Amino acid sequence: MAALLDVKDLEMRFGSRLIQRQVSLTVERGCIFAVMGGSGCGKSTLLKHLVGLLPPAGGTVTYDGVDFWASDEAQRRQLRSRFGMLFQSAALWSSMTVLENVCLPLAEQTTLNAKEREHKAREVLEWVGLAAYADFWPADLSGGMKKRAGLARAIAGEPPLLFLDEPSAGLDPISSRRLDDLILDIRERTGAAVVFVSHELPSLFAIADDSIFLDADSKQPIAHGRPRDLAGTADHPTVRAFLHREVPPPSPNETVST
Ligand SMILES: Nc1ncnc2c1ncn2[C@@H]1O[C@H](COP(=O)(O)OP(=O)(O)OP(=O)(O)O)[C@@H](O)[C@H]1O
Repeated sequence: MAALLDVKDLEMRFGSRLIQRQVSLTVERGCIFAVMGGSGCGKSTLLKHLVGLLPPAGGTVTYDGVDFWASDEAQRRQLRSRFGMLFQSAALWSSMTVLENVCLPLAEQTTLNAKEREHKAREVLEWVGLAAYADFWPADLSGGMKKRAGLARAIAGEPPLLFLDEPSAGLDPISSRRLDDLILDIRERTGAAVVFVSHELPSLFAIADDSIFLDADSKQPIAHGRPRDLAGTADHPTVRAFLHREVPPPSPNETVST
């Protein structure tokens, strides 16, 4: 059976500027996959190539054997309807209540009627601990609650694949831990695979089954594997520095003063 998501030899560029090349990864059903790397190495850009927001300069992104970027617009729309997404800002509609925000993708992605949509949205808000906040406006939620509401919206249609860009950025350690537990719980309940970008070591070690590390200097991946394992086995100094929070080694382009 084809992998849920298979990325081969992706090349990422903005104009003539190379961001990453030779990016290959596979995500199987139920896998929690992390995208790691220093600031500006191309993690968010990779996510945009994967969800169909930005065409890559080369390589393939295949879902269940279907080549996304070689598909026509109708096929792409159909593939996109299987993704749940949470970008950094949570991007809730400010003029809609929390409940209305969660109902919105259900109207777009499912054939449920209005009553069924509301029932499902309330159930999902219960999962993320926001049942009592259904009628709140996004502006009246804390940062962590907004993330959880964004996650509720992303998972409401029970998509087989979730993309989360730095879901715990800006959260205190307890809220961050809660979000990790929630992601594990969602995988357990729905069987979804999760691709997430994160700098947070506790999250990476607690929930990621597999990962790729994008290097800003060589502009290519320099490690693959479970972050917890890589912390012990990676021999590239940049990966070790990231996973052990050491001062990174100077890049080849930097002059070191003595
Ligand atoms: N629309 C764009 N046009 C041109 N360059 C861009 C564009 N978006 C991002 N870049 C550049 O591409 C590189 C990768 O950006 P990206 O946001 O993917 O990095 P990142 O790894 O997610 O960074 P961070 O961890 O800081 O969020 C950066 O140098 C950025 O300046």
